Order: sequence, then structure tokens, then C-alpha cells
Amino acid sequence: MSSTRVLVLNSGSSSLKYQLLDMADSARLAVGLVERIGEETSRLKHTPLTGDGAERERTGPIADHEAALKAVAAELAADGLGLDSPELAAIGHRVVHGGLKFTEPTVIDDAVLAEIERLVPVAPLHNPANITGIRTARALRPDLPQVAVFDTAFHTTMPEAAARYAIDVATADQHRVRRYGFHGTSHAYVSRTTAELLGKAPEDVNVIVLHLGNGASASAVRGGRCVDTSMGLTPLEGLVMGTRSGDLDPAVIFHLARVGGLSIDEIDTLLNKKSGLIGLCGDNDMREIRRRVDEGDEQARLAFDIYIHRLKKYIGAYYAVLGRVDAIAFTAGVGENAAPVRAAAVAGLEELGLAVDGELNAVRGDEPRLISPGYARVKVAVVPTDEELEIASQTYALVGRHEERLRRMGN
Ligand SMILES: Nc1ncnc2c1ncn2[C@@H]1O[C@H](COP(=O)(O)OP(=O)(O)O)[C@@H](O)[C@H]1O
Ligand SMILES: CC(=O)OP(=O)(O)O
Ligand SMILES: [Mg+2]
Repeated sequence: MSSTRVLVLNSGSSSLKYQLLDMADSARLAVGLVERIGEETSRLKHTPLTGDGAERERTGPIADHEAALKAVAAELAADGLGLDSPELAAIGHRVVHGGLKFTEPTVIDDAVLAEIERLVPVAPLHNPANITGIRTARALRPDLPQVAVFDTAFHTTMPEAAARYAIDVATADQHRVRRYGFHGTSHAYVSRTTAELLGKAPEDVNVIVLHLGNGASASAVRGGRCVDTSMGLTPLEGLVMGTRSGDLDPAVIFHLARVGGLSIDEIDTLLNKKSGLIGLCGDNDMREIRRRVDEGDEQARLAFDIYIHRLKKYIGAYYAVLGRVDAIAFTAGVGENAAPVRAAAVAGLEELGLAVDGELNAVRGDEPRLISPGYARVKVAVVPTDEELEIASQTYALVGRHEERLRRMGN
């Protein structure tokens, strides 16, 4: 391919993260983030990594994801990296829900877009933003291949015993109710990188991956294939998250509706946006929660303890699912940065062969590293995730194959 650049868009419910990469050498040319989309106080942070590389920041209302992407395009253009560049080979989109249909990265056409739209009810915070990103990018560069890389794809290898809920089969099948799992691009990248860190082939390694960002999920990966994961039909199930409850008795919902008088939409908002850490203590940022814990704040302490208790339960559960565990890998904003979370999650699990070395755990860095003591039977690792690089690589590989096919068809 003559053009070697890929723009990666990761649209969240109120944010847009992006990276422009040159796949000839996997170099980042620009990275950035638009936060608080839809509010008065939106903020765009853009860092060109060519030339002087100085970060630029712009604040002020950015109404929606379309406006956000247009603002990003303007920033890129100001650095001579505009979307009109002939060097751009493709745009790679993170798409959160791909259902069961999409097990691989996919070139987006109208039918693919319609399927992503059909899945909006099961990823209401994420898929709408992904769709706006795709539509806007298509309008800006209709000639370019747009590729969807699905959060759900890595989890499609889960056995039925892990993927099915114990509800009436006909009802479940009619409404396609099952565990899909999310953050798959990260779970795939991190499990593979953990195997590399251990000096082994992915096929030979069993790993528990703990992706702890604002959204959080755990997965059990056996020999490079996902065998279970904590998120379910939607990204609401499982671990305690920044604003999401994770697991609860489904009857809580009936109770809140019947006795509490809340509507289904109110309960949806409650569990997705006003629960988890923010619901428990008013903050969803682990840095702030740790600061409060260190000052003796009881509410923050309880929120932290609930977060850790849930995490520990999943470590135990996935240990049992895998039977043999070679490593546990912490990743994403909390997993990569919050040493107290890592220490507390593993505390007391020495009988399972798990331990964290205090000094190694305190080291900060961008490289994958082990934080378990030499004697530990199960290695504990911190593995910075790189969803954007993974999306760019998959996008670039697919576009290469796509072009090759078109060339062959033309001949
Ligand atoms: N230095 C840090 N210490 C503790 N937690 C941190 C630190 N930096 C980031 N975080 C946590 O990481 C979260 C964001 O993680 P990230 O993976 O970027 O989430 P998302 O992709 O879901 O937006 C923040 O909300 C915060 O809780
Ligand atoms: C699927 C999901 O929860 O994604 P995020 O962590 O980006 O919100
Ligand atoms: Mg994330």
C-alpha cells in the first residue's frame, strides 16, 4: 500500500479519543481526546507528535460527536495531517457491540452500519457514539475504507456454558439474550502481551486479564482464547465501575420499579450512570477516591472496599474456570496506575500462589512489567493496554487484504 496512515477513532458516550498512526513503522503522528461532549465545558486536547510536539488545548461547548470529529479534523489539518491527506489509508473505528455476527474487523458498508444500529439497545451508551463517528468520518472522506473493530469479537470463542444465561432458552434465543463481553480488543492485546512478557507462546499461557478503566471487565483467557468474561448482554454486568453497578440481583430492578416507583429508563440511568463508585461515594476517579481514603474518609473507604471485594471474587472465579493460571494482568487507567488497587485485589491470595511485591508494585512506567515476587507461582503483571494500536494494526491488515481482493477482481 502506498498510503500507510490510519486514523483510529474511539468514541465513548461523552468522549472521543483518537490517534493517527503511520503503520509503516507503527509510529504515532498525533494523539488526542475530546471530553465532556454535549456539555458547556467540553475540552479538546491535541498533541502532534511530529515537529515540536506541543500539546494544544481548547475549551468551550462541543455539542455532539459530529462536532467533536470536525474539531479534531481541524486540529489535524493545522499540523498538515488533515483527513484530506492522500497518505491516509483508512479510518479504524472502535465499535463496542457487534453481537454475534462480527467476529473479525469488518469494512463498513450500509449493511454493516445497519447491523451496528440494530444493536443500539444493547449498547446504549456506546454504539450511538460509534455510529455518529462512522457517519461523520464517511462524510469527510467517502473514498476511504472505514473499518469497524468490535469490542465483542474476541469473546465470540466463549463456550456456550459461559455465554448462556440460565433463563428460558426460547426466550433467550428470540431476543438474542446472552453474554457477549466487551473491551475485547484490550483483552486480546493484553493477554498476548502478557504471554510475551513471560517469554511464552500465547497458546501455552492461561491469563486472567483485569481491564480496569472507567468501564471495567475481567476475562479468563486459555491459550489465547477467551473462555469467560464479566460483562454480559451489555457493558453493565460484572465488576464495580466508575458509574456502573456491575453485578446485582436482577430482582433489585423489579423492586425499584414496583416498590420504588422508578421507570425502566430511570433504573437504566441509575445503574449505568449513577451507580458504581460515583453512586457509592460521589467520585468515579480512583485518584480522588484514594486521596479521600488516605485522609480517612469512611464513605470513600467503603466504596474502595466494595470495588476490591468484587474484583477479588472474579479473580477467584476465573482461577476456578481456568484451573491453572500462569498470570494475572492489570490494565487500563486504574489497573495501570493504581498500585493500591493491585495490592488489595491480590492481598490474602498467597495460598493460590498469588502475591505482589511492594517495591515492584510502586514502580510507575509505560512498559509491561511483572510486580510479583520471584517465588510467586502465578505472575502478576501490569500491561498497559493499547487499543488504538491494535485497532490500527487490524484495520491496516484488513485494508491491505481488501485492496488485494479488489485488485484481483479487477484483473
Ligand atoms: N494515576 C492514577 N491513579 C489512579 N487511577 C487513575 C490514575 N489515572 C487514571 N486513573 C483512573 O483511570 C480511569 C480512566 O481509565 P481509562 O482506561 O482511560 O478509562 P476509559 O477508557 O473507560 O475512559 C479514571 O477514571 C481513573 O479512575
Ligand atoms: C464497553 C465499555 O465499557 O467501554 P468503556 O470502558 O470505554 O466505557
Ligand atoms: Mg477504555
